[in-house]
Amino acid sequence: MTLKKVNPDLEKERSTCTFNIEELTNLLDTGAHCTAERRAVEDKVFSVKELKDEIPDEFLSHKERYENAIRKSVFLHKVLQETGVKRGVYNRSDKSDFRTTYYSIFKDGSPFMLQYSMFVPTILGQGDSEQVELWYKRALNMEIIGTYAQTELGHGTFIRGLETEAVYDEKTEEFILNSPSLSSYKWWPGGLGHTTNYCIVMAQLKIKGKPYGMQPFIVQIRDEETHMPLPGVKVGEIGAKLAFNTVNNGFLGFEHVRIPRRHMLMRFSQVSKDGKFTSSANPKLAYGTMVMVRVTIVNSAATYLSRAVTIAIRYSAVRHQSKLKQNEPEPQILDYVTQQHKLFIGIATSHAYMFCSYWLWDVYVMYQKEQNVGNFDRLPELHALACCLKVISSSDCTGLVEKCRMSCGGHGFMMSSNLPQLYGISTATCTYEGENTVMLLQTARALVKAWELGSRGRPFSPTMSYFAEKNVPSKWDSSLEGILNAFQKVSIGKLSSSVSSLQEYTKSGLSAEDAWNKASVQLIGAAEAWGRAVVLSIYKSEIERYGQTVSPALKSVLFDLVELYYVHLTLEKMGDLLLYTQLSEKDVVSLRKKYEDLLEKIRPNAIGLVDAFDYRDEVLNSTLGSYDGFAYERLMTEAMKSPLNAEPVNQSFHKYIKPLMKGKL
Ligand SMILES: CCCCCCCCCCCCCCCCCCCCC/C=C/C(=O)SCCNC(=O)CCNC(=O)[C@H](O)C(C)(C)COP(=O)(O)OP(=O)(O)OC[C@H]1O[C@@H](n2cnc3c(N)ncnc32)[C@H](O)[C@@H]1OP(=O)(O)O
Ligand SMILES: Cc1cc2nc3c(=O)[nH]c(=O)nc-3n(C[C@H](O)[C@H](O)[C@H](O)COP(=O)(O)OP(=O)(O)OC[C@H]3O[C@@H](n4cnc5c(N)ncnc54)[C@H](O)[C@@H]3O)c2cc1C
Repeated sequence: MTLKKVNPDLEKERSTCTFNIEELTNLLDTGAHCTAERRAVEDKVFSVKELKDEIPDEFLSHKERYENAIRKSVFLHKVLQETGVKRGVYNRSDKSDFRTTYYSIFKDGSPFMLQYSMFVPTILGQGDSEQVELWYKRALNMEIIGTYAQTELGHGTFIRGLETEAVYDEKTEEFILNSPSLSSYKWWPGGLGHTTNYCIVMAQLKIKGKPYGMQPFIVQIRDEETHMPLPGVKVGEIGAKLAFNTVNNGFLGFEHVRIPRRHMLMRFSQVSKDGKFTSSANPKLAYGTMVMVRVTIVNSAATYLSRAVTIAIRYSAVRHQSKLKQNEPEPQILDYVTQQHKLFIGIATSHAYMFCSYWLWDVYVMYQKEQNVGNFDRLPELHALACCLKVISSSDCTGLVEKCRMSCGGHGFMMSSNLPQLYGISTATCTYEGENTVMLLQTARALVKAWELGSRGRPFSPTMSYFAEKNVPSKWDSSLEGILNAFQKVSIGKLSSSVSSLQEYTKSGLSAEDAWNKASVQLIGAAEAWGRAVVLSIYKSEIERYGQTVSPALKSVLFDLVELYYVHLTLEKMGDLLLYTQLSEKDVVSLRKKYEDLLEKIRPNAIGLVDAFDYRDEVLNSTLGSYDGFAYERLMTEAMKSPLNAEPVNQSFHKYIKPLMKGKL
């Protein structure tokens, strides 16, 4: 069978695009030079034959998958080192990075992930200059491979409840690490099982019997030559999971393991030789790596979604099913408006969180600069933003990734579509780095505090400044500005009513803690509403800013998506808006019409918009989403890779089925 170069359906779709795809790619990459650099890295990475899988991962055993992931991680590290890639995690001079390229080599994650994403960043963020000099170089050269070991069997969320101890022994100038119970065993760290030989251990510091809270320690757990666990170290893998099965998440226990005093990372808090503890300027600085990772999750969530929506929209353009009009051929499923409703919001949401992630990264960098000169004023706002945006980006994007999978019907259920794996790694972001409900409650804590201080005349931080506005009813306004104001009213309304409930509960005799718990469903609603107002505001202002520099054709499409995002959210959150604003049934009717018009307007650009994400086939790793659109041919080719198809009759027929058929079992 000779194939055309591109499925005619996709050819037709590409001919209707109204904007310059390359221009949008450059914008999403944060600059043409970033696109060029990313493509150069991809050219190099995807030309390495050792990084290709001969047998799909799904057909390997757990052990083989791990060994394959290690083999590829090593080759990939070498290639990235040769191409000079250090950014992405350590030296981000701009916002684009190579995570997506990196991830695409592993459908289910790399056992080195935590080395790059948390081990090295913790050394850089929590070590003093001498410690950074020593450990960073060793880690960069992969002389040591590490992870971030914080969560324990008994506690993940409640860090103050962690049990692993680091007791200072002044005589030997060492810390003694100990796991006093089963529940104190570290549980979850990526790569910990059989990959890493060092790790950052978050442990309760004790000096002369007195506790000094959680501190980070760098601990060797395996011999650098033999890789055998060191004496007193109990380490292994935690087993199969919903996703990340090649990440080698592990458990770890200590039986009185001694480490030198200087293995406590001492940028913020110090322990002197004679056991004197010097506290950091702010005890929450020890949680700094988590803040950084939460900030980066917003971008990860957006990229998981952009990959899923690229697959689903390309497939929807080549898939024909049912009839729209009886006398016409079966239409592309993308012509069904319900399909557009499922998918176009995925493009807009991905843009919204991508542009927000760039903005949030700038806020984070600015805060780091202030922190370096001892100014911690913005820490509560940064903490609230990192928590809340991590939550809504991860939950929205995961929900939409799953929607993409379902929108592909049965074929979306195939592992070879890569949609199930994308769902798996995406849904993990709702749990790791702070479980989402808990993170919303942290956000609410900051909001309630700001609200109470504000009512006593203290100024609000920039993302809360609208709290100061009087909540006077005004006529509904369906412009972008009007919708943004409406969502800010929802945010104010939910927060003020949560605060009133807290006050009523305490007045009725409940303790502050019980009142908080009783009102917590309202509180997470208020936190989410604030996050929504932030995202709406930042997405719009960033597109207004970029709109000044891009071509009119691109500007118009970018605003179609912003409008779609705004109107979609308005219709989704209609209940809240009816409660807190002047939205009427008539407004809803006209918004529905506007939404339907926007779907129609975006339709000719759907393929152009997903092409602009610029995911090579190797990155998408999907039978359904390839650039050429030959989904059925790829599904069949991949099916033929199943080991069961290597022989016409499986031996189990002779062993079991035939005896059953013959009544001889
Ligand atoms: C050379 C070649 C190089 C090659 C390079 C290759 C490049 C490319 C490769 C890249 C590939 C990598 C891909 C990476 C992808 C990313 C994958 C990431 C993987 C991550 C895996 C997951 C890891 C983890 O999950 S680690 C564990 C995370 N754990 C948590 O998040 C725990 C959650 N719990 C908490 O955070 C806390 O306990 C909390 C906040 C719930 C409560 O804490 P508390 O101590 O009890 O505090 P509380 O009393 O409630 O509040 C006190 C006070 O403090 C404030 N607070 C709390 N936290 C913070 C904070 N972090 N910062 C600031 N302030 C904080 C809180 O608000 C209170 O304030 P007040 O109200 O004022 O008192
Ligand atoms: C794929 C993956 C990778 C991970 N990698 C790492 C790693 O590399 N290093 C590491 O240290 N950890 C890692 N973790 C652990 C992760 O950080 C924790 O699982 C996460 O922080 C949630 O904590 P938990 O498991 O204790 O959940 P729990 O806190 O037990 O949550 C269970 C339920 O209790 C609720 N709950 C808990 N506390 C409260 C509260 N105060 N108020 C209201 N509800 C509450 C939660 O909302 C949730 O519904 C990883 C986890 C996953 C899934």
